[in-house]
Amino acid sequence: MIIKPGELLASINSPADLRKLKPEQLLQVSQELRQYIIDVVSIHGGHFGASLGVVEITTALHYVFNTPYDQLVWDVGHQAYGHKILTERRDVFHTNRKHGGISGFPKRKESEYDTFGVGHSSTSISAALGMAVASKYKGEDQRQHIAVIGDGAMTGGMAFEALNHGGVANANLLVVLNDNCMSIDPNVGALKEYLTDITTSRTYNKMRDEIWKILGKISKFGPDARAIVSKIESGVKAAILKQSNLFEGLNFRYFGPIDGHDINHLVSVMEDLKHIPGPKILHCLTTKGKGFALAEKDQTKWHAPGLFDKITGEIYKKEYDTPQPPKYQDVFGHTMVELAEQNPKIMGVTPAMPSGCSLNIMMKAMPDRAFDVGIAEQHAVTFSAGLATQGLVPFCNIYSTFMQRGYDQVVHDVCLQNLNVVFCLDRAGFAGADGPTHHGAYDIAYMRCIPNMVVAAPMNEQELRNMMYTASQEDMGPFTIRYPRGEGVMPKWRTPLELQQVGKGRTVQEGEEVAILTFGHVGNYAVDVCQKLAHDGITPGHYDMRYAKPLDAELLHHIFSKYDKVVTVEDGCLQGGFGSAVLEFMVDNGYTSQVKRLGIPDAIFEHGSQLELQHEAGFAPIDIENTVRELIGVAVKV
Ligand SMILES: Cc1ncc(C[n+]2csc(CCOP(=O)(O)OP(=O)(O)O)c2C)c(N)n1
Ligand SMILES: CC(=O)[C@@H](O)[C@H](O)COP(=O)(O)O
Ligand SMILES: [Mg+2]
Repeated sequence: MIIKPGELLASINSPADLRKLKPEQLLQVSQELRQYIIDVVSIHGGHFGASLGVVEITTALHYVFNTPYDQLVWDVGHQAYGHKILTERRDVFHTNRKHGGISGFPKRKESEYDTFGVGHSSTSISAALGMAVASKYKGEDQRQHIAVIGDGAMTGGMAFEALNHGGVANANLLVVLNDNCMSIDPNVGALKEYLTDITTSRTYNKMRDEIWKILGKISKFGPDARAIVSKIESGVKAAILKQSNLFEGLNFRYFGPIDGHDINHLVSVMEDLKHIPGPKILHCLTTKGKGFALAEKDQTKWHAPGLFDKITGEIYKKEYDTPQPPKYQDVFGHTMVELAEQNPKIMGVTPAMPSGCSLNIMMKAMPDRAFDVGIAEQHAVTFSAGLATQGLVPFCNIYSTFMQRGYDQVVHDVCLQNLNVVFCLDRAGFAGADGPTHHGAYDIAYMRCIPNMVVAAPMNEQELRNMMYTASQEDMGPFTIRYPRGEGVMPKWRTPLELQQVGKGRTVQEGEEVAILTFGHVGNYAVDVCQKLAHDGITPGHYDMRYAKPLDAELLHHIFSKYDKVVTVEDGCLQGGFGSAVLEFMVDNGYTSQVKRLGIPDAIFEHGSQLELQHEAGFAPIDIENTVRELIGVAVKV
């Protein structure tokens, strides 16, 4: 279906077109931009509330600043849909996040307006500062550099590292703080409270009122009195703010808070800011989901709602006649509560993904034992380490891709001290539509190489529960459990909790000629493949290895003694991953089987459905089947 933009929006292909309009036309542009986002996202999916919330900020920025010469950096980038539409991508916006389509995040190779590739949070100020310092070095004094960062992203440590540097770098940097009091879930922490506090700005407002009272009294001394007192006020403001405003204290000039939906005011303030050199911050108050009532009301649900009816607001859900398997994240969430009810030492930690990883179930049931610590992966890991030093057993749930942020903390704070922290890495493997910034490709490799770390992956819900139970036992040390985005395979998943032997795999079926060794959920692909191959009289063995570290040496000796053809399958990078571990075992033990490793090769995979990407990488079911056929010299299927 072709979605038509409004009349004015249809005439804007690039910001240059936008800048030809009169200021009084910008309200209409914003309205049409908002409507276009609603129209397209309702049919094609994607992030929703965040982009609606910055429609006016986006329009004003491209109107006032000379993009792409002036450099605009978005934080995370899930709110940049309006930016994409205004910057030459309106007519391909319906391909957003689809295989072969445009990316859901700003991406340098997609557009010159996308100055910096994003997806992970809290990078914008650092990147924009780097650009600003480069401009200064090159003598481009008039060039503007703008970072747009949300209040959630501002909770990330990197943002503060950048402010710390930006305050003394003497570079031309504007930070637009888009404060909607929301992360994906409600924003948390003292910074959030601080932002609310300066929004009400009691100290400054009180002082200003006092001054104007004095002004009233001394105005009889002549017409210049007002100007003089106004000057005094600026001085007092600077002094007060320096002491009471965090950003002023870091040498950023602070402006605001202003209404981030008042397009005309935004334009006039930004025009002024263009002429103020040095580091400055514009604090804008916005509403996530602005202009779509349901999204304003339930902002977490409408962060990325899936497809929906834009008139009724009904979010489409697939209907099934039979009970369906749960999402792995929900098995995690419910099992946490179950384990914590039995074991008072268990705690839950998430850096800003309570609804994404389902720790919100435990946060609701046991609020004093489960924590959302903000977008702060490094802190989440070391905070968990601290809990573990006191004999508690923290389960620190971090999406595989975001765990990359906390890697040094895993090595230095957890593994070197052999602390009992359980890392549950959700969204391991291909993330799907979010694309390369979000694929959980590297965790098997980066966790496997750290001494003391156990690396496990469940093939189904029961295994996830048992691994969590096993990992929670006394003195287990660092323990990683990785599982993918989406559903498992067991509609009846509330199985009794059983201890596993760490490092022990499971024989799914013995076979002949070829052995398929799987790690995690992709084992289910192998089950289907084996069933299909059986129709053609081909009977590979299948082993659900469960642990990439420690490996099941006994089982591997059996496999390499029996089969001279081995296929390994993992939803993770081939360099240093599970297949590499199996190869190491083979070589170290003098076996010489032919090994074919399937997984994510050494390349960047873009966005698409998980299955599309797995096929592109060569480990979808059909690829596993054909690998077995090739190995035994039987015709492959196309
Ligand atoms: C390092 C990292 N951790 C977690 C996320 C997941 N994430 C994406 S958007 C988001 C909330 C961002 O909040 P904010 O910056 O305030 O933007 P808003 O959605 O409110 O506009 C989170 C937690 C991420 N992208 N990067
Ligand atoms: C923008 C961002 O980082 C998150 O919104 C992410 O897209 C969430 O992914 P899930 O939908 O898998 O929770
Ligand atoms: Mg926010």
